[in-house]
Amino acid sequence: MYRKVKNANLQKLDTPSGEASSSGLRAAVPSSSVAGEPHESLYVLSPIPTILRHIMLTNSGEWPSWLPTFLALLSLVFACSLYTIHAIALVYGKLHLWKKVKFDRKREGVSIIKPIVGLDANLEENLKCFCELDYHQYELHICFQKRDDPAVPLVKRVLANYPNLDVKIHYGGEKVGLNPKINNMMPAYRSAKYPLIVVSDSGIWMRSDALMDMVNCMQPGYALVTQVPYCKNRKGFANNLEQIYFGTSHARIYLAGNAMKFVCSTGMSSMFRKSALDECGGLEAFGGYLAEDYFFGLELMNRGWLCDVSTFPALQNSAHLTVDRFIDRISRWVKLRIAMLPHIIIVEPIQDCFTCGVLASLATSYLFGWNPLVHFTLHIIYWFTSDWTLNRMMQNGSLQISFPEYLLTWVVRETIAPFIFLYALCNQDIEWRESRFRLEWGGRIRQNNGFHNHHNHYSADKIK
Ligand SMILES: CCCCCCCC/C=C\CCCCCCCC(=O)N[C@@H](CO)[C@H](O)/C=C/CCCCCCCCCCCCC
Ligand SMILES: O=c1ccn([C@@H]2O[C@H](COP(=O)(O)OP(=O)(O)O[C@H]3OC[C@@H](O)[C@H](O)[C@H]3O)[C@@H](O)[C@H]2O)c(=O)[nH]1
Repeated sequence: MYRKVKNANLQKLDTPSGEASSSGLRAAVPSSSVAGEPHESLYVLSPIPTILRHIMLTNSGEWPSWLPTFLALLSLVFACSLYTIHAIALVYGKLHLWKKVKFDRKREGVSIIKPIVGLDANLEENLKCFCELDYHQYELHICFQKRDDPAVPLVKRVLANYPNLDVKIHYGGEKVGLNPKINNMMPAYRSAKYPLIVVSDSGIWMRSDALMDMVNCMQPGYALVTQVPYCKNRKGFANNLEQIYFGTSHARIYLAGNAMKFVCSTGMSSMFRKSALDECGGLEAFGGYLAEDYFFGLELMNRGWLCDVSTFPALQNSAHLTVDRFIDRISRWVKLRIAMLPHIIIVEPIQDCFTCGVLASLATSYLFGWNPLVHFTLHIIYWFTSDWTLNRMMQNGSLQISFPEYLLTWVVRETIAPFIFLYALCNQDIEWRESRFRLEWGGRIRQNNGFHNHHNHYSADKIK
């Protein structure tokens, strides 16, 4: 008694007319056009594999002849988009990075928030440069999660050398959510006295004119200025690997994404207009997300605020980097991105040099009969040349390692990239410093275990 719907990917559901079903996916097919059927027929959508089979397979159950052509075209369009992204990043980088800083002593004051967890051999050097910034009006807020953090004595010793600096140390944070960095920064955010806020991670080193540079980018209508993540020169293979990752693959997407107004804000060195962030509910509104930096950008853009990239990159300078730590951090970021933007799971593994090269050369071989080895070789030459150029642009000059050493490290980085992605997929747990998390789809934190909260007893030391 039910109407058969040809090619509709619907399955029959034996439910009388008008009766509610608990199934979420259903479609009501009007039966009025079929003589002699008094019921309104209800159908449930089949699972996705059935739909795919219906769409893809011919009546005789074979793959349709157009499918390989379609996939080859798709791969080619994807590869060409990535070739274009290289070019956009290079042009945007050339126009935007490393501008000479113009000093304007009338600009507003800046409150710098520096969350610190644990001692790092480069912390002294990193902290000192924030005490010597060439800016006419700023305050520094140092935030420790624990009063007995091993870095406390060092920080106090360094700050004692700057008696005229406006600085405050906060301990214990304030629990507003599950993101420990947000919790740690909350007391500083609440007591910040200037209209511009800078969040600066403990591993960041800054040139003395870099703060003025960020302020210059904060024009009317803008609420967020980020520094493109890069690395200060440090010796050793792991450091070279990290510098090449941030100077090539990461910089490419970051610069092209910002040029095309995509949200890809990274918060390790970022400046906010406090009034705009307060409009979004303040820092605490983002305490439920682990990738708070991305959601800052998203929320501000949704409210019509503009975001810019400052002309100096963020110079990461934490000590003791190892290849394992590099892989753990990058795979943690992969997990953040997949949770926030699940569709990225399809493009991320094929947007690296070798995977994209294989796809592109198979595609042109199939479509135009080109020699895949020749295309693959040209692909590598184009990719490497633009990576090398972009990396030098990020560095603003010669790289610290020789060309052969660079080439070798670049090959290693590109080869391990898809494996880091797979490694990230293998374990959903996210470990970050002293905490472990799981994320829900959309990016909200679901607390897993081992999260020790030290944020109940806030106190502050005023040094001055
Ligand atoms: C046909 C076009 C293909 C476009 C391919 C783009 C694929 C993007 C794949 C990988 C993303 C690379 C990583 C970007 C940097 C993100 C670093 C990061 O994870 N940082 C986190 C920690 O600080 C942070 O929480 C997350 C920030 C935002 C992540 C959003 C990434 C999406 C970027 C999409 C930009 C597309 C640019 C297209 C330009 C035309
Ligand atoms: O539990 C924590 C973890 C980290 N932090 C602080 O957060 C900053 C960044 O920490 P790490 O260097 O370990 O981590 P990442 O460089 O990977 O962070 C990056 O990814 C996650 C984002 O939320 C950050 O904004 C971004 O900088 C540091 O200053 C650290 O002291 C805390 O205050 N509490």
